[in-house]
Amino acid sequence: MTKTAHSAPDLAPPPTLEVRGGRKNFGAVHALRGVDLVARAGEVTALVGDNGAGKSTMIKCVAGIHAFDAGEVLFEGEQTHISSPADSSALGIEVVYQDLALCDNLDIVHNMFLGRELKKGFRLDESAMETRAAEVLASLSVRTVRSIRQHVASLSGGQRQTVAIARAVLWNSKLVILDEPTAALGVAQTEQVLQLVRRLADAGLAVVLVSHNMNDVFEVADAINVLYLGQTAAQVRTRETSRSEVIELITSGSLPAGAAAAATLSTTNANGSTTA
Ligand SMILES: Nc1ncnc2c1ncn2[C@@H]1O[C@H](COP(=O)(O)OP(=O)(O)OP(=O)(O)O)[C@@H](O)[C@H]1O
Repeated sequence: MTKTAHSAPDLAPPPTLEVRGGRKNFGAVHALRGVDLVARAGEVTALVGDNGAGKSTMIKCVAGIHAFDAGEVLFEGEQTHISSPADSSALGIEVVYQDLALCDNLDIVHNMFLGRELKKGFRLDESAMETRAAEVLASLSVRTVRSIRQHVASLSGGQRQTVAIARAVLWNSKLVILDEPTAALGVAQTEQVLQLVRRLADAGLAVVLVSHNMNDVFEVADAINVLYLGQTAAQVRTRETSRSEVIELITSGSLPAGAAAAATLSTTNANGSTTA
């Protein structure tokens, strides 16, 4: 990972993460053809787009699983290059994937520290891990789990999602990316997870929420980034747009001339030209 100072001074703090013109090819497949993403501390940024629009590829590039072929990545205003998951973690980026990667046969504490266990000499430091896990769950106002020594196999879908999110924030992360966190959940559990997503942002983290669900997006996101065929169709403030406009952007990559969102923050059409 290399970092160089970014010159432009600004009164507002720089975004936690900024991707400019990210490109990624898989052989002849142009998965990303110029994507932008801005994720700010204290905000939830929804990343939306139709199947195949490039959302997973984008988050895998940010997570260091793939590397962008071209484009710029700035982290807290400094240009950086993420070429491995270790680079991404070192910056404070954590991704919660849909499969959650939890081990059913382990309890909540061991899942939260999976692969990064605290040790005292050659032994696991159970009490330090338990204390820290309890602190993180309490800081996120998680009251839905009965005991942190409960095996993950016995948890509901919402509780499992909660454990995976708590694990992501355990490591002083600055940016948490959530891939469809409510996809498999019922109404009540979806609500609990969305409240947790909001609390992450309210605690000062930058949160990127990948979602197909417009109810979730409009309930919890401050900003919406729409991908269309591997390009950024628009980056809009949620309060300045509507569901119908976002759905239009998702399905066609642009808005009809004169539509209100044309005046919103930095809208880029699918052909790559940008209007302020
Ligand atoms: N490893 C890969 N090899 C080849 N093509 C890939 C690879 N990963 C993704 N693609 C292609 O890149 C494009 C974007 O895919 P991606 O999975 O990023 O979209 P998505 O927006 O996450 O879709 P979905 O909502 O269905 O998950 C698609 O055309 C996909 O087939």
